[in-house]
Amino acid sequence: MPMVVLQWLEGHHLLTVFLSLLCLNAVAVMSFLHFRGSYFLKGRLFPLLAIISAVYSTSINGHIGVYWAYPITTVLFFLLPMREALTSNVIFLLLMAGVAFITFPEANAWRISFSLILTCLFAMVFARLVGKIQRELVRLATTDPLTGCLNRSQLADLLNNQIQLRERYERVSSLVLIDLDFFKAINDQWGHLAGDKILKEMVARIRERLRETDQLFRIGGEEFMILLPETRLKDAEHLANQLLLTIRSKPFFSDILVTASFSVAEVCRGETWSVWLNRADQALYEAKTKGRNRVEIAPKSPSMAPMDSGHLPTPTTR
Ligand SMILES: Nc1nc2c(ncn2[C@@H]2O[C@H](COP(=O)(O)OP(=O)(O)OP(=O)(O)O)[C@@H](O)[C@H]2O)c(=O)[nH]1
Repeated sequence: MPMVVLQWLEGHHLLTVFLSLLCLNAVAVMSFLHFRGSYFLKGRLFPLLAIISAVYSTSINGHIGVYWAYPITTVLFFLLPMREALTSNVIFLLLMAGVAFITFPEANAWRISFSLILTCLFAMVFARLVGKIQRELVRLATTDPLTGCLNRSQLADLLNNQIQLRERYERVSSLVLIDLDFFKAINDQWGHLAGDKILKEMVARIRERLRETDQLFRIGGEEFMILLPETRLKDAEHLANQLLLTIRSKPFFSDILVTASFSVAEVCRGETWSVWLNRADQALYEAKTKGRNRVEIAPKSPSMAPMDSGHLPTPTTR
């Protein structure tokens, strides 16, 4: 904003307009982010105005305009997707080089162009590194390091998504809980490392049977959950029975026979994710108490309307 006043006082009215638009855009971005949580131009107006202002300022103010080119070339990589940032930077650097050769002695124009290219390259490498580290952090925070399954961090959100689909569009999904039987005894007999290997191999066997859209979570030491979107109870039960066979039919390395208990629960209208998961948990407990190595179906809670009851859904406002 001080620049707006300064340029106005110096009689650079067109530049004053560009800088004023930059300020207004900043206010719009902050307001949208504060009140709506997103900005419809997704950071695109700022680079455009900044590029125009810096190029025009260089052409009328000389080296004073050049000073702004360095932060702009850097910030483009943090505001725009990589391809757009690169394209905008190429256009920006070409414009700046053109203006520099018209405005400054040739030696200085070369210096400005090369230093801008170097700044752009460093900013690109830095932005890529930051992006890579960010992706890795997200991966570490959301997956289990031993098995590569999702951990509990996103469990509530992903179950809630399925509940929303159930409530709004009558889309039905199911979940399967899996708990290895007598895993403590396996650890005691064969050692913890063998236990770890069994967990990994079991996950590999489960994954072979899953669809791309299914999500496998490790929700406890030897307890896993599979979220099956668009899957009815009957189909989820069929899958659970197949997984039961997959685990128990072939011994794990060194001839270790392992069995697992399963429970299956289809989401009911009106229930929360924790009630849904709790029903599955109760059924898993049943499977354990009835002798393990079996699949137990979670009964629909009496207050919840089942999907196949023939009733029309009541629209909800959630
Ligand atoms: N190797 C290994 N063992 C684990 C891991 N996480 C938990 N465990 C073990 O899993 C065992 C679970 O024991 P329990 O909860 O008694 O269950 P269980 O022996 O399978 O008995 P049931 O579930 O009743 O059939 C414990 O011994 C834990 O130490 C892990 O990451 N690796």
